[in-house]
Amino acid sequence: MGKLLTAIGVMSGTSMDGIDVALLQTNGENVVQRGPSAGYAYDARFRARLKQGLEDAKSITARTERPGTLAQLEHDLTLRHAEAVKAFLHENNLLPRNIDVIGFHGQTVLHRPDEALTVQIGDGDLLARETKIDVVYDMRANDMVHGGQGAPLIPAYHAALAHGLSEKREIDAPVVFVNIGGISNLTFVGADRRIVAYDSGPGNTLIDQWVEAHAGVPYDQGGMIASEGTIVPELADRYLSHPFFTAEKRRSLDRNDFAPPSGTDACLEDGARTLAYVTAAAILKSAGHLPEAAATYVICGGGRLNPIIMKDLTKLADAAHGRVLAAEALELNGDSMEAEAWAYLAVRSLRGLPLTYPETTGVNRPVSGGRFAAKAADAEVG
Ligand SMILES: Nc1ncnc2c1ncn2[C@@H]1O[C@H](COP(=O)(O)OP(=O)(O)OP(=O)(O)O)[C@@H](O)[C@H]1O
Ligand SMILES: CC(=O)N[C@H]1[C@@H]2OC[C@@H](O2)[C@@H](O)[C@@H]1O[C@H](C)C(=O)O
Repeated sequence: MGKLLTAIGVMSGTSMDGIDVALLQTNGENVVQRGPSAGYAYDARFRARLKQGLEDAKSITARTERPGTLAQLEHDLTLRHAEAVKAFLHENNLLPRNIDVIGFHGQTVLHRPDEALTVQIGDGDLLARETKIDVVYDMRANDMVHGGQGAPLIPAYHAALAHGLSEKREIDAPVVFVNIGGISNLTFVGADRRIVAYDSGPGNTLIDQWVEAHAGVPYDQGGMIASEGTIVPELADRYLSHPFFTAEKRRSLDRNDFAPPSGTDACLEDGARTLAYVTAAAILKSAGHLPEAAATYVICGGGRLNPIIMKDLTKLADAAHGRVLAAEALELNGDSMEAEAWAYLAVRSLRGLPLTYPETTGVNRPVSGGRFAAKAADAEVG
């Protein structure tokens, strides 16, 4: 058994709502001891800067380019991550020397798997200097070099969690972990521990964009707006008939792959209700490409906090005899799972273990990845 390391994962996802931080002790294999976690929300001004960053990134043709506001944004985003790590250490009475490594996702500003181009801004060296902790970052790039989609990367961690749950006999296999973030993705873990994973559709992004444009709020808290509306079938069909769902090959998604409805498509409430249904139906539609139907769906990510999405998911899964559980029902943490995964992947990277597999990203063989940034030599004082 590999040595247990203490790792912190930091994640800024496609919803661009803030930085999730989580602590994990792991050998990068089957031992996973979850520690504390926290979320540090971005203010509205910084979210606006991130959105501008996505616009500026559209002209990128090589992953090192930082046009427009991106160079400054990368610097400031990294400093915000450093502040989040420092606050997290302080809140949990930890010192930098207690942490072996940080797994740093950065912010995806462009993802074009068809062109083998994925860009996560985030300066690993700066984060290592600021926090006085070694950093592993840029974990998607090597997968793409070897023919993979560069996403999703969380499946290796889902598999480790599923192993822990099956040891405790807590769930019926096959289990499918579903992450409903800005985009949704799923990981199938079979009874024989086979894993198959891919992005499954738009998650919360369309809902967020819709309610922001028409109600001036960043998201539909508790599905309150959707609960006042009814599904507009033509609008739902328009999304669900997208070639993404029927394509022979599974493809990873960029935040901009699905556009929000226009103001004339529905009223505020019906739009929110329809998009919540689309989120749930997209997951089940994509799950149709899995090797077997799921016995258990474990739902993670912010979308599980929208009861309308959960109600639709439960109904659709029930029709195929699948049980839907929020991560918390299994004593997992649906908010911090991605940050935990980046901690886990950082340890795997240090140990040279694969991060991705042919059946998770389409990579041509299992590959490791990530770049290493060492803390300064004089940082041991911590
Ligand atoms: N209480 C809530 N009620 C309804 N929706 C919520 C609630 N809390 C969060 N969400 C939704 O979840 C989103 C954030 O989810 P999450 O943090 O999992 O996304 P992410 O990690 O940024 O995305 P990704 O997994 O695609 O990288 C918010 O933008 C919002 O739409
Ligand atoms: C390119 C990129 O950042 N993709 C994200 C996004 O958000 C969800 C989905 O699309 C997933 O593919 C991925 O994140 C998760 C954490 C992953 O890589 O597993």
